[in-house]
Order: sequence, then structure tokens, then C-alpha cells
Amino acid sequence: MSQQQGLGPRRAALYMLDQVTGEGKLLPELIGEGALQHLSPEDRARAQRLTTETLRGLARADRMLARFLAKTPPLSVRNVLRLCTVELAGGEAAHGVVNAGVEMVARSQRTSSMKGLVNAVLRKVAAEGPEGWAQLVTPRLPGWLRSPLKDAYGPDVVAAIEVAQFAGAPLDITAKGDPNAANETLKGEILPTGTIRLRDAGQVSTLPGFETGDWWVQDAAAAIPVQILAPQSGEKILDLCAAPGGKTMQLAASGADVTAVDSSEGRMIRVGENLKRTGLSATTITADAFAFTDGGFDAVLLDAPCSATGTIRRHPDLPYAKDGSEFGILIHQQERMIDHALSLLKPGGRLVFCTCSLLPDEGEVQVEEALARHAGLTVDASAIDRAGIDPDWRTEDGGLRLRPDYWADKGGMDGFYIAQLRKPA
Ligand SMILES: C[S@@+](CC[C@H](N)C(=O)[O-])C[C@H]1O[C@@H](n2cnc3c(N)ncnc32)[C@H](O)[C@@H]1O
Repeated sequence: MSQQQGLGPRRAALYMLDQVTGEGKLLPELIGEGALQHLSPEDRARAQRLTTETLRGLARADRMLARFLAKTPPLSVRNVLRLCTVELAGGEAAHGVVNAGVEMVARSQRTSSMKGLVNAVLRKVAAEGPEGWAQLVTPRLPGWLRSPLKDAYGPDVVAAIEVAQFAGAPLDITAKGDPNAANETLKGEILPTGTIRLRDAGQVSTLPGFETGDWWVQDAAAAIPVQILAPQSGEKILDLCAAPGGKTMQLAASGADVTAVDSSEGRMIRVGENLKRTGLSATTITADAFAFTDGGFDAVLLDAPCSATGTIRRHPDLPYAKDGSEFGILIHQQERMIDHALSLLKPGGRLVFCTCSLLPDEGEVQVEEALARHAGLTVDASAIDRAGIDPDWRTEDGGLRLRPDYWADKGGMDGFYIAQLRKPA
């Protein structure tokens, strides 16, 4: 690859790093705004990979760079150094990476005076090689998140979660029908809960069965809430906060009569595309959950908006783009959403509440408080006795706590909290 060819994805990655670490933007937001649209599909994938790998290794890169920097350079130069350090750690040829780093700072008047510094520092990093990188400690979560997680799980579990987040995530797939049949061509590993797991999958849309809609991408943990809800053919089920539709497709595949509601127009377009590709059907409604008041559902799935702190191994931008200041608003909204979802259930109906959060305030505590608010409401503890679910994952309240460090030998899973509540008959 010529240096110029290599620079396009690197510059796009640098732009996204600056936006995440400087402006608090999330990667999906930046990609949605067109940050990668000028690149070929191949370069787009490379820019995305460079960005996520740099964010995943950012704290480790800073530790390595601190050895060679007398004082902290401006953010855009620091991000060039971080990006190049992570590339060098991955075994990229040193001269190409160092030249690219120098070229990136040389392009801006604001930073061109730092060419010499970048050149000297990156040469020292290159001399450390991947071996020097491997000796550094696993990157830690930022304090605003580490602290509540340490209170909830203790320091050893937090350290194990950090190892899982640093390792990243494989590609997980939910089959529309029998996972064994779908896996005949995918040739992955079938996990105990039926998810198909692929390592080094490459481009998703080129995998067998994508075009024909035989499956969709969905983390193994994210597939469990619908398994717990156990939809039956013909049941009237509401998927509240449905987009982009992974769980809507699971519900629809069971033959249930599914209504999917989400307030995001853009994300609802993706629900429509996903249903079309897989040949599944559901009624889709773009509306605020609180404005949707049709009742009488046999079951409601509430996958409430949350801090998404369980998904950091897939979204390493999150700890850098967020600071925890929105937790309070989310927790209050979840509480109101649980109450609203219960009001839409017929007597005796079931509500599966879940969040992809590691914070008990967005899981265990929500259920505890809902039980206190609603007389006669119960938790269906037996609903979580499903194939492949480890009894150790159960919580005292009858729910399920999933963590990224579970199934560590298989490649981990997203963090989730899930419980099935039963409205009095
Ligand atoms: C965790 S995601 C849902 C993921 C989805 N269930 C799936 O499996 O693909 C949360 C969703 O809540 C939606 N949302 C946030 N606030 C909402 C509101 N007030 N009313 C309806 N949907 C809302 C967001 O647009 C987002 O799509």
C-alpha cells in the first residue's frame, strides 16, 4: 500500500478520534453524519477498525507515550501519537506508520511545528515493538464508571470486565430458524444459548445467508431477553424501544403478532430494512413510547434506553464520549417506562425488562423499586431457567445479570440485566 493510500483511512480515524475524545461524540453518530462517506468500502472498514482499536488501547497508548513525552501535546497531536502507537503495537511496519504520523501533523498549520517531536517519539515507540506493548497493564475504565462498578462487583470483577473489554468482541449471529442449519455454511461455534459465534468474520454482508435473510447480527447476551419472554405463535406482543430491531426479528420469527415502537425515525428505517431482508413481519410505529397507549398486550418487551455500559467491548468510544452525567435522567426515564409498559399489558401479562447496562441502578434496583410501586406485581424467577443459562448468573430478585467477563474462554458477552415481571391477573 502506498503512503497516500494509507493516509485516507488514518486521517478519517484521526478525525473520529478527535471528535470522540474532544467533542464527546459517539462513533455511530459520526458515521451517520458522513465521516466516512468519502472513502471506499475497504478504506471505510479500515478507518473504523483503526478508530475502535485505538480507543480500546487508548489508556495503554498513553502509558507508553508518557515515557517519551516531557509534556502533554495538544489533543490532535496526542491522537496522532495514540493512533500510530496502536498500529505499531499491532505489528505494522515502523517506517510506514512513522511517516504517516509525521505527514498527519505536517498537514495542519497548527501542528506542523511538532513534526520533529512526532517523528522522534514514534521511533522510540517502534523500538519498543509489540513486546513492549504487551507488557503494559490492561487499560482501565475511566473513574466515573470504574467507581460505581467497583462498588457493585468488587475490584477483581471490574478487572476481569476490563480484560474482556480490551479483548474486543467476536461476531454473534441469531438464526431465523434452526441455528445448526444456518451454521452449516457459516461454520462458526454454536454457543450454549443457540447464538452462532464467528471469529474474524470479515464483511458481514458477504457472509452466506445474509442476502437471503437467514440470520441477523446480535450479541449472544442481547438474544437472551426474547428467549426469556418465550413468545408463542399468535400472542399479541409489544416491542417497546425496538430499533434497530434485533429483538423484533426474534419475536416475529416465533409467529407472534408483533408491534414494534421506537421514537427514532432513522433507527426505525433500519427496523423496516431488517424485517424486509429477513422476510419477517411486524407492525412498526415511530412514536414516543409514552405517546403509544394501545393496551391489551399478552407480553411487552422493554429494552429501555440506558447507559449502554455493557457494550463497551463493542463500543470503546463510550467511556471517552460520556462522563456519566446522563445516568440520573436515564434511570428516571426507565422507571417511567416500566410503569407505562405495565399499563399496556392485559391482566396476568408479562413484561420483560432489560438494559444493556452494568449499573445495578439500571437493572436490579429498577425491578426492586417497581415491585414496591405496584401491588401484586411479581418476578417470574422460573422464566430464566433456559437452556445454556448458567444458574450462577441469576440475581437475588429473580432476574439475570450478564457480564462481559462471562464465557471469557469463548469470547465474552455484552453486559445485560434481564427480568420477567408478571402483572396480577
Ligand atoms: C437499547 S435500544 C433498543 C435496541 C432494540 N431493542 C434491539 O434489540 O435492536 C433503545 C432504543 O430506545 C429508543 N428510545 C429512546 N427513547 C425513547 C422513547 N422515549 N420512546 C421510544 N423509544 C425510545 C432509542 O431510539 C433506541 O432505539
